[in-house]
Amino acid sequence: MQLLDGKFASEKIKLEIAAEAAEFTAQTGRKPHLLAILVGNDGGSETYVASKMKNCEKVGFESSLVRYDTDVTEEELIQKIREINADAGVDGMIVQLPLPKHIDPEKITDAIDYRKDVDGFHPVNLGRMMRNQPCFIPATPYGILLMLQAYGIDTTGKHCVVVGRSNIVGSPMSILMARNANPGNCTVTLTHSKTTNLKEMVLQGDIVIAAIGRKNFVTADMVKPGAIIIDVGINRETSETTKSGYKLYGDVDFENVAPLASWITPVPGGVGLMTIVGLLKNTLASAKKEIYQ
Ligand SMILES: Nc1nc2c(c(=O)[nH]1)N[C@@H](CN(C=O)c1ccc(C(=O)N[C@@H](CCC(=O)O)C(=O)O)cc1)CN2
Repeated sequence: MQLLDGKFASEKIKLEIAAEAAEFTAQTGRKPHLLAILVGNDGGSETYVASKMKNCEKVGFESSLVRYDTDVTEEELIQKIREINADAGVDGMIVQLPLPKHIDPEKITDAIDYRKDVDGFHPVNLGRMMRNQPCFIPATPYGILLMLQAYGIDTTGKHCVVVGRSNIVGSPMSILMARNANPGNCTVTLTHSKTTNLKEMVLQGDIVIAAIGRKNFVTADMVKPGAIIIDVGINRETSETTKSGYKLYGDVDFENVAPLASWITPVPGGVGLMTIVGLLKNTLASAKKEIYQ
């Protein structure tokens, strides 16, 4: 078994991003700028947004954070998004998910100018991705492609089983792994919690991408020997034995699956770190107007 190390791959790509950002700044006199909107104080969201801001600084981007209390209305948020859409000094905008129940995440995503939608969640970006046109690819699927690329893994002709059909990971991932590219060129099966013969399906996977949001959901009896295992899970549980006060678990039972796998991502230290890289790459592409003029 070999580890797909998110720390190693992300640090390597961030050096490349930093070099490109420095060149952009030298030419334009400004830094690529990412703005994040955070509603409430969910522990996970606080951590991820803080990490996004810190990584922006590391690679020479400007970053801004706009915070709201949990009782902010949908209208107030949309009004703010419209202001940011019109701000030429902001290249990329994200609204950290999840949002409180009274706010419809699709209305919020739809309000973001697709040319600043560096999370790649806007229907225009998702539609363009379907057509294999230039677009912002959702940050986590993009990070997974970059991870496979960083390790030189050829996915052509393999059977990829995606577990989970969310709009931000499972569904776009299934499209990306099927398209005519490498990584890609796979036969893809998209499974989910209502798939009746899930174990048999996952057993067929040369590549398994677990994104169902359930701790240790993929067990050793579901995995074909030699499979490549990508674990997108970030299940947080409180813990009295860790300094942070929580422990992270993936969607894969790492201890028992790892000995069977050819390659596997750990949690933490795997896909999460690559998600941030996907976001940084989209923000840089936006600043450089590589996708939209
Ligand atoms: N607007 C968005 N919201 C959410 C997204 C997203 O892509 N856009 N994805 C997830 C959370 N997420 C990014 O926002 C994210 C998750 C995990 C990590 C990460 O670095 N994980 C570390 C561990 C960090 C820890 O100690 O908790 C790791 O896996 O090593 C970064 C980003 C939902 N919301």
